[in-house]
Amino acid sequence: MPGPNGTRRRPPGPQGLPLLGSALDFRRNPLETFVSAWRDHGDLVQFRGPVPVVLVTHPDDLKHILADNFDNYPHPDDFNRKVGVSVGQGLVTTEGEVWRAQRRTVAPTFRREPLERFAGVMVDSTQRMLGRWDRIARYGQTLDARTEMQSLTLEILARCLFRADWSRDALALGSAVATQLEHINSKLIAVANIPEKVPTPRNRRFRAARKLLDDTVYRLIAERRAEPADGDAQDLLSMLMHTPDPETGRLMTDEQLRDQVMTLFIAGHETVAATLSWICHLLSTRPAETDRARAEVQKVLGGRTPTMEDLPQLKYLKLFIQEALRLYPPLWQVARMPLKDDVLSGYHIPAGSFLLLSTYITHRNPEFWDNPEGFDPERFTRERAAARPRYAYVPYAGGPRNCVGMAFANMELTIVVACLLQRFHLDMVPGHPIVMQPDISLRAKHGILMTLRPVTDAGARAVAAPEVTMPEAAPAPAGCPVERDAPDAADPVASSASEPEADVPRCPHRPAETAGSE
Ligand code: HEM
Repeated sequence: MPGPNGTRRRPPGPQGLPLLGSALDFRRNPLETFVSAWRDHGDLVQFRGPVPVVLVTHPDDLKHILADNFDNYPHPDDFNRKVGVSVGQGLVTTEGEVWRAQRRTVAPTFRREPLERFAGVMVDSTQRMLGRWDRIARYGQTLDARTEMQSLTLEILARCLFRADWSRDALALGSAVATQLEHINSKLIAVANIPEKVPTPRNRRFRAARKLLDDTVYRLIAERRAEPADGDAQDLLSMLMHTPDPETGRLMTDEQLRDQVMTLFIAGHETVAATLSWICHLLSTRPAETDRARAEVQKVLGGRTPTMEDLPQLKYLKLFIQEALRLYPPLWQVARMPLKDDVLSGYHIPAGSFLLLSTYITHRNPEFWDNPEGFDPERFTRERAAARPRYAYVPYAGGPRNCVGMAFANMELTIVVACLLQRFHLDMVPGHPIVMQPDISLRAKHGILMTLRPVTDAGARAVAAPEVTMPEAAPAPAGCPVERDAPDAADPVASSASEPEADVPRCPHRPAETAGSE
């Protein structure tokens, strides 16, 4: 398809090395490579190399790809194949009608009402972690927020998926899930693709981990099948098992259930863990905003643990979390590949182009965000959110294929952070380097080392909690096959954070602050 006025202009981009293009830069640090190319060339950048990549960052282009022209933009086959080795044919790795049918079946389970039953599990697991933290605080020891949050989110997800049965095999399964994630990550960035059947040490570890997970998940599926469908103690697995496709009435087979469970583990564990560990970093480095969030938690909860009913009252905490997700979107890039030629930002994009949509850069575009590197939760108040285009903020992507676990994630983030604020002040270990590592998710390369101080009632009440106005709910995007999957519409924490569309001029490519590290 020609561009405007019949042109077939290709996007600008760095020349790179002969044959290799920017491949070595990508291997060194893909995030820094993106940011520097965006500063030099603008919102749409073409990288040369063995796999030519187009970087997409402008909200208009994101809206076009994720929502308006959604059917033309599946995940690249290569992505689905590499991730599918672990998770099979689940929600993340399928396309077209197969994906649509799965989404219809899985999405209802992840709406607010069915999820309410898991609030207690989230509180309970968090309190158990904080009980351990009491001892760490008492002895003045150091903890790594990244590993703590990985264990916590894995436990919460496993308990929600399988009830208490997880504890039988927790240690071995936790490490098997970590091995799967590591394998997916290394496959996605590898230059050469060594098939899993080749017995390299990494492949052997991967296959052993996959077998352990398969055996366990299939055993749990068999146990659930033997229970009555309307049992009281429903977990996500039994909910998925008994939810028919609303169009065909079909239920999932064991293999489909296994793939869905593995997909949820991979998509729903590391993302929340990474966000929580960045939030711990912010709680220790942004005292004014942290004090305000803590004061609100004290005012709303008065020392009780949070319930579902409390969450909409934690308005400032919601803004705090939204701002954390802006600065540190765990899925900092999202891959797509057009089926047909298209035009983005006036440039010709041939079918089969490998597109990477960088939420990290979109969230720092100075055209939409004042002082983009600054931490300012009040950017998400109703008035300020209304002045931005909806697709300037996409931590959960957008359109029909947005994050199906968004409501679960927001609920978990709010509960964990509220409990944490009630009990501890976090202090960064002086001199510990905080460096972003752009793997499959955006992690802290050296972890986030902190010490703890217990909160005393007097200290917590010293700061008043001012009122916050929240954004209005936005309607679901056009063409969305799922009733309530507009970004944040399924958010149990408050009405919604979706911003209405605004007519904002194109970005003049003003430079942002450094991206690769802090
Ligand atoms: C802070 C936490 C989270 C963030 C920022 C996040 C972000 C995202 C993003 C950006 C996508 C779109 C990816 C793409 O199109 O390639 C996505 C998809 C998905 N997420 Fe999340 N996610 C989070 C937590 C969760 C949780 C807790 C679950 C489940 C328990 C989950 C399950 C999924 C699934 C299954 C998909 C695929 C949806 C589809 O293709 O229809 N996510 N997520």
